[in-house]
Amino acid sequence: MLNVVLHNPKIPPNTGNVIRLMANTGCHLHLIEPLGFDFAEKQLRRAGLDYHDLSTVSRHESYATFLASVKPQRVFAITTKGSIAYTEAKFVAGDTLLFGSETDGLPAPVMDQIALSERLRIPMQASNRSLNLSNSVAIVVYEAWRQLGFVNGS
Ligand SMILES: C[S@@+](CC[C@H](N)C(=O)[O-])C[C@H]1O[C@@H](n2cnc3c(N)ncnc32)[C@H](O)[C@@H]1O
Repeated sequence: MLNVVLHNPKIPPNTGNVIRLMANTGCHLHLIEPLGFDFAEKQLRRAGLDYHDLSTVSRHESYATFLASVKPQRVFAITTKGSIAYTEAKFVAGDTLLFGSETDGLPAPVMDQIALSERLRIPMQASNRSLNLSNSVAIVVYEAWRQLGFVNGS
């Protein structure tokens, strides 16, 4: 199984898209608070989700509490500031993919904990600043899951 972490996501439809992606790819989603929304049933319904979809979602007070409770074996930061293309990484089951917020990306104290060799970038045209968060998650999750052979329960 792959772990996906969204750090302080702010826009409900992005997180809704990612929750649906997790259900389809068998990944576990970790949301690092504060979130820019709450998990009210009405908001979930608007995003086309129901409580069943939330079986793959955990919430954590902070990145530190996520690390303490999950004890991830390896964390890749997916960041516009990475120098290595995500296609160069050799993903294994149990890897964690960490994404920043729509407005701020990943904060320096979190980035400082990730080795340069584990900061991955999705190539873009030179004049562009960033991709949409949920598109970024889909791109990297599908590459990682492809490398794992699209196994059920990866
Ligand atoms: C809208 S972007 C945030 C933009 C923010 N100003 C930054 O530069 O990080 C939201 C998240 O999507 C991911 N992302 C977007 N474009 C990316 C890219 N080209 N390479 C890697 N990650 C990307 C990152 O995790 C980023 O924190």
